Amino acid sequence: MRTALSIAGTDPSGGAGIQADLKTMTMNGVFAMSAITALVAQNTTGVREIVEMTPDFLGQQIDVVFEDIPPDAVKIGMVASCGLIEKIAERLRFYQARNVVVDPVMVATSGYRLISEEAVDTMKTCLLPLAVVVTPNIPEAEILAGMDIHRQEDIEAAAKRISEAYGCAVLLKGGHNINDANDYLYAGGVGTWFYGTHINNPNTHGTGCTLSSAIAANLAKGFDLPTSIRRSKKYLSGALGAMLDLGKGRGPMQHNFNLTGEYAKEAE
Ligand SMILES: Nc1ncnc2c1ncn2[C@@H]1O[C@H](COP(=O)(O)OP(=O)(O)OP(=O)(O)O)[C@@H](O)[C@H]1O
Ligand SMILES: Cc1ncc(COP(=O)(O)O)c(N)n1
Repeated sequence: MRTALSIAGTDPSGGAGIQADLKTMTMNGVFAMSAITALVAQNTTGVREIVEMTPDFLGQQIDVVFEDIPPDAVKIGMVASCGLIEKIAERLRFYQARNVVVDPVMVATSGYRLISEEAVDTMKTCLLPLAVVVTPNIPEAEILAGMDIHRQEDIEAAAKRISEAYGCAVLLKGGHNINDANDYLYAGGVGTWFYGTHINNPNTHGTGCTLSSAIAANLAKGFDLPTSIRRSKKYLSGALGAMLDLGKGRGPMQHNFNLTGEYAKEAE
């Protein structure tokens, strides 16, 4: 069985972070493992408090996984501070980790900041060059590219700029756009739009975590990047389209939705 590791923060209410990653990887047919960067007291209404792991203990979590069950792909989510980012980069370089997907988590949907300002620079210089693909949403891409994004041309320019600066493919997610679910991939000098149908469901807590974990799982299974993205967008539409309605805020998605057609065959 193929394997994937999520390095991210937690969500006790199960919608985002490590919890979403493990559900997504499992449902996408790989063996899911985790290394926790921070314990986050959060639910569908927002983030209450964060307790960060020490870099040394995070390094030990990564070591025990790689020494025993080397992952076929690694997804990196919330990493709040420079020391943790540097530790991840150092360990992943040491193990020559493959299929690294970086979701540059900066601010929760609720508005709570999940990364320090200094750490954004460390993320740019240490983590992005290790990624096969980085998956910013529009506000994150504005910070990584150092430009405002208003129109489709801005999305294309920002993805190209980030890709060229850090030598990784960039999937710029349009979920924050008003009425579509179109994402733009810039990889190896070529730009491609991935079109999606906007699902009218306000319960989008953890969409970014889910998409990046599904991409990592599909890369682990040997699909190429564009195929992994297409399959992951389909998975996300299924999870969002199941219309689960839990919690008092922006609720989580349903991962054990009915898998149909090609996906069901693959997930067996
Ligand atoms: N309402 C929706 N209907 C269909 N697809 C959506 C919807 N909202 C987001 N998506 C898709 O979900 C994926 C994640 O995009 P989004 O921009 O929401 O990420 P994000 O902001 O990082 O997520 P998060 O809320 O976890 O921070 C993208 O593929 C996007 O197109
Ligand atoms: C541990 C962790 N990682 C990522 C997110 C972003 O997800 P969202 O923007 O949907 O709140 C989060 N809230 N918590």
